[in-house]
This record gives sequence, structure tokens and C-alpha cells, in this order.
Amino acid sequence: MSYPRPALNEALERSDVVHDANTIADAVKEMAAHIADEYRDDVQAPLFITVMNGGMPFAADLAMALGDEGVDVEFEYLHATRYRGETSGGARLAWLHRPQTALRDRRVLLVDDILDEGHTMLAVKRWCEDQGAADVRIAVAAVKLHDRCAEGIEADFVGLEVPDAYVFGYGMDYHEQGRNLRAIYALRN
Ligand SMILES: O=P(O)(O)OC[C@H]1O[C@H](OP(=O)(O)OP(=O)(O)O)[C@H](O)[C@@H]1O
Ligand SMILES: Nc1nc2[nH]cnc2c(=O)[nH]1
Repeated sequence: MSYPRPALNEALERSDVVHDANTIADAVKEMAAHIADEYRDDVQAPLFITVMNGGMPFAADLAMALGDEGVDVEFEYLHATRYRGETSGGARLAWLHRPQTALRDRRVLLVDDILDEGHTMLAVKRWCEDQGAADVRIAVAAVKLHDRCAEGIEADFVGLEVPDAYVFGYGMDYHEQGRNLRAIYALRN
């Protein structure tokens, strides 16, 4: 992250709300019902891996909604970043933390804020498979609509669609700011 960073209030002035808090809450609840159907009959709880930092608010909401559905999950997290506080992603994914729980023979649910070009999830999913996970599913709060997504990756559970613009709020940052906004905003170009 380079300093001084652009001001969040100026970004908000040149942004539109694409999904408000109520819409997001409804989408999370609906997604949780689908995910619960996937895991409810399992003897062992799935390993619920939050992709930090952006995935944190969504993961918290989703985990509680799964609890409401009567489905337990085991918490884990990883931190992989390729944007590093900037508005376009670098070529290299930096791993800042890997899960410490053994993944062998476990069902894994990867939970993140956004699937954009897919490079982050592709690398993370492959790593989980290499660790011997029984299966790896992907839940994202939002998927960005464009045709630049990496081949071989898609989300199994999607809450909402966002336009092909830089978005922030609900976990997603604008130069490391605005992650705790309840709505999702898109920058006007
Ligand atoms: O589909 P992609 O184009 O690969 O982008 C998606 C990734 O980008 C963001 O992470 P970022 O690298 O900004 O790290 P952060 O979660 O710490 O903000 C977001 O949280 C996803 O993990
Ligand atoms: N905050 C944010 N992070 C992203 N990571 C990939 N795409 C985006 C985006 O549009 N906004």
C-alpha cells in the first residue's frame, strides 16, 4: 500500500451503491440454505476457510447463517493477496498465512468476498487439493461480471453479481479503507 492514500470519502462521492445491506443479508441467508443442504448429512463438519482479509465480514455472516440452518463448521483461515491494497492485481499471489489444520480427507469450503479474475481462488483451491482435501468448494459474496476470469475456476455458491468496475465495502477495500461499510459500492470510471 503506497502512502498518502486516496481519501475514502472522495471515493464514496464518485461511487454508486450496487447492493445495500438488506440485499446482502438476504443473499447470505439464501446461500446458507444451499450450502447447508451440501453438508448437513456429513459426520464431520466441513473446514470453513476464510480467505483474509476481504473474506472476513462475509465469512462471519455466512457462518452464523449456517448455524441458523443447524450446520456446524470448523473455522480456519488463510491469507493470500495479490492486490495488496491497490486497485489492480499483481501477477504474483503472496501467501501471508496458510491453514495450520491438516486438510487431508477433509471437505473444505473456501469463503471469500469476491471472485474477480479468479487467480487467487485458482491458486488457493489447487493448494488445498494438493494437501489432499476430499473436496474443495468455493463460496463468495460476489462475482464480478466479465469474461476475463481464469480458466478452470468458478464459485460453487455465489451471493450477488457486481459490475465490471472496482468495488468496495462489505470486506472489500478501497486502498485498505472501507472494508467495514455495510453496502457494496462501485467506482464510476
Ligand atoms: O479473483 P481475483 O482477481 O484474484 O481477486 C479476488 C481476490 O482479491 C481480493 O484480495 P486481495 O488480494 O485484495 O487481498 P485482501 O483480501 O487482503 O484485500 C479478494 O479478497 C479476493 O481474495
Ligand atoms: N476491493 C476489491 N478487491 C478486489 N479484488 C479483486 N477485485 C476487486 C475489487 O473490485 N475490489
